[in-house]
Amino acid sequence: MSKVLSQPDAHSPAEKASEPALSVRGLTGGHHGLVAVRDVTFDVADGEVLTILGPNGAGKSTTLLSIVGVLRRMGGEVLSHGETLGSKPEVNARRGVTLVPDDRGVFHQLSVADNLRLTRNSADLESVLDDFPKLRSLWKRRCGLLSGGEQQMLALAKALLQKPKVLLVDELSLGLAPKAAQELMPILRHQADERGLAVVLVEQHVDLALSIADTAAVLRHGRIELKDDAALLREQRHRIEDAYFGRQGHDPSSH
Ligand SMILES: Nc1ncnc2c1ncn2[C@@H]1O[C@H](COP(=O)(O)OP(=O)(O)OP(=O)(O)O)[C@@H](O)[C@H]1O
Repeated sequence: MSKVLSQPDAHSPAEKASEPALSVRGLTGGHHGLVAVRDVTFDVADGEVLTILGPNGAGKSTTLLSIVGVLRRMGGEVLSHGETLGSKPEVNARRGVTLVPDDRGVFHQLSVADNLRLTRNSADLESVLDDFPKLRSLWKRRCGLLSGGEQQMLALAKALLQKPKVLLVDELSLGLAPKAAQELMPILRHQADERGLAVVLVEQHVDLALSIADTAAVLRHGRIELKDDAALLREQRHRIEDAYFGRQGHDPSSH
């Protein structure tokens, strides 16, 4: 019997690992048949933090919801490490792509402990709590009684318990005092650096987002107006403002 030589697998684990953690290609999405984001394309590598900025109504949340499948995509595709993501958020979460929505997705009637116990655990609870020591002291408190910052900690802890490879966070700083947002933001950076987590952070707080991001994109009228290195954009803040207002001078070809 002739020996069958195995062909190199185009999707071998090693090659998949070299694919972007998240690849969004030509994404078009919206609400009730109305397009809100069009032809959105970007990649996020393992360990990279991308922040998506932009004016109110630009389509930032719609982009995140379309990536995970909460909103049905109207066009384009989304891949994680080379594997196409389908339209079921719970399946995508099991495959490592998890969204922290802007309403935080926590159960207000339940205690901190029960919120965490209800989460499908694949990570060690103790190690996740090490990042949020305050949650230990709030263990039995009903979630509805927590402050905004404490709820956001709980939302992040719940998401990290699922051991995601890609974490999408919709407005971490929403409703938080600046100090609370400043305390939470570095946790995302830490997860990216230590665990190789790929992060997509939608933010209104531009300076805070740029302080932890590797890359920043500005979405305007549902399109990526600008995308560049975050450190560079920290020094060239005017380019972000130009992109917010659709003024000439930015470089949309850089994405
Ligand atoms: N449930 C919905 N039904 C209909 N239209 C919606 C719905 N949610 C959002 N939209 C519209 O889709 C567009 C994009 O909204 P989206 O919430 O994605 O923007 P955003 O950039 O996240 O805004 P913000 O910064 O204010 O949260 C807006 O024109 C908005 O009015």
